[in-house]
Formats: sequence, C-alpha cells, structure tokens
Amino acid sequence: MIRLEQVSKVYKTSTRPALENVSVEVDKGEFVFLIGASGSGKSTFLRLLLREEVPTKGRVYVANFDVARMARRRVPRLRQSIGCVFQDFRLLHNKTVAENVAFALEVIGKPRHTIRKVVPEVLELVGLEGKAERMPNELSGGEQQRVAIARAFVNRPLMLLADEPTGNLDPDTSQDIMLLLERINRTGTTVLMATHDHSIVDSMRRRVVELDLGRVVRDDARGVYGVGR
Ligand SMILES: Nc1ncnc2c1ncn2[C@@H]1O[C@H](COP(=O)(O)OP(=O)(O)OP(=O)(O)O)[C@@H](O)[C@H]1O
Repeated sequence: MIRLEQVSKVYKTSTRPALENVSVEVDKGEFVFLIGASGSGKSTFLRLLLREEVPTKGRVYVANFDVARMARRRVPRLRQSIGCVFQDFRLLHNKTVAENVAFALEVIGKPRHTIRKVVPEVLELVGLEGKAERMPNELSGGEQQRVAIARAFVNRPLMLLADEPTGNLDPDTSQDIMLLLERINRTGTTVLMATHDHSIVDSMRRRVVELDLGRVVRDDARGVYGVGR
C-alpha cells in the first residue's frame, strides 16, 4: 500500500536532510504510528505520500502510484485515494456538518443522489447522527474531529493519514477518536498516524515506526512509545 525505498529529502533552504535513507513498507489494512521528536521528519514523510513534496532521492509508492515520478495531472487521483485528518480539524466554518462532509464529494464530482445517501451514513458511522445541521463552532473539539474524519472517510479512501489528530483533545476524547480510527481501520482502510501522544501509542500496541533526525531508528510490530529510553 505504501512503500518508501531509500528516500531522502533535503529542503532547498536547509542543510540537513529532513529524511535520510528511509525505507518503510506498509501493507493494506495495517495501522501504523509514526513517532519521533519535533523536527524528526514525520510531516515530511506524510507530505511525500501526498506528493506535496518530492524526494531528493529514492522512490515513493502509494497504492499503484509511483508518487515521485507520476505526471502532475494524475496527482488528484492519488489524493482521492488518501483521506487526511489534522490536529486543527480544518473544517469549513461557514458550512454545516453535513455540508462539510458533502463538500468533499462535490469537489470530486459525485452525483447529488449519492451524496444525499452517503453523508448520513458516514455521520452515523462517526457517531454524529443528529448533528448534521450544526455549525462547526457549535461542536466540541472531539465532535469537530469526528466531522473531519467523516469528511476524510466519506469517499472510502484506501488509506487515512492522520497528523496529530488528538493533539488538541483531552485524554478521554482522544481515546474516543482512537476507537473511531480503529473502527475505520477494521473496514480494511490502512491508517498511518503521526503522533506525540505516548499514552495512545502505549495503550494500542500497534506497529510503531520511529524517526530521529530523519532516520528510521525503530520499527516494532507491536510497539510502545518510549522503548529503550
Ligand atoms: N518547507 C520546509 N522548508 C525547509 N525545511 C523544512 C520544511 N519543512 C520541514 N523542514 C525541516 O525538515 C525537518 C523535518 O521537519 P518535519 O516537519 O517533517 O518534522 P516533524 O517530525 O513533522 O515535526 P513536528 O512534530 O514538529 O511536526 C525539520 O528540520 C524542519 O525544520
């Protein structure tokens, strides 16, 4: 599903590599935590998968896409197969919950009858039935993140990339969001989550890939956050 082969990334304005000789493979349906200190390269890793950046060296494969080399006109197709969730939710504040989710389908040209059918379904999946007509600022942080997850998942992407999705949430709400991501993972969706949240990584015992100064220093099948420190 995801394969990085000896990937290095050096930003133009930087002297040290953001990623250095990184090789990682993630199979379909896996749940993987990407951890590491601030500046270790986690966001760069995610941006390479989305072709928001291209590697300085090495190859990046996502699904059947040769991401670094594919033609620019095919990039929207790649991005349709990847759902994204962020720490700061990134909802459209002038649209209702249902409109936020629907918008993700409108921009890729889904017919209106499909949108009318699937939006309530996905809102139910994330536990937001009854909140469809609310505005984002009328929701708690956890509920806003559920909307963001619904929006990321409504098109049934092959994978979900989550960059610190619990970073703005309290521990209980974070646990609820993790249960939701697990549920989405159980549908066969690959989940890759960058996080600093020790307690979540420790409680879930999933695969952990750790970056340090751009290098992979650990890849444990059922890891915890702080092993060996
Ligand atoms: N657009 C950019 N231009 C130049 N340098 C960058 C750019 N983006 C990131 N970097 C540098 O690359 C390195 C890795 O950054 P990256 O954002 O990938 O780390 P991170 O692990 O996601 O950090 P954080 O947890 O703080 O988000 C850092 O040294 C950072 O300063």
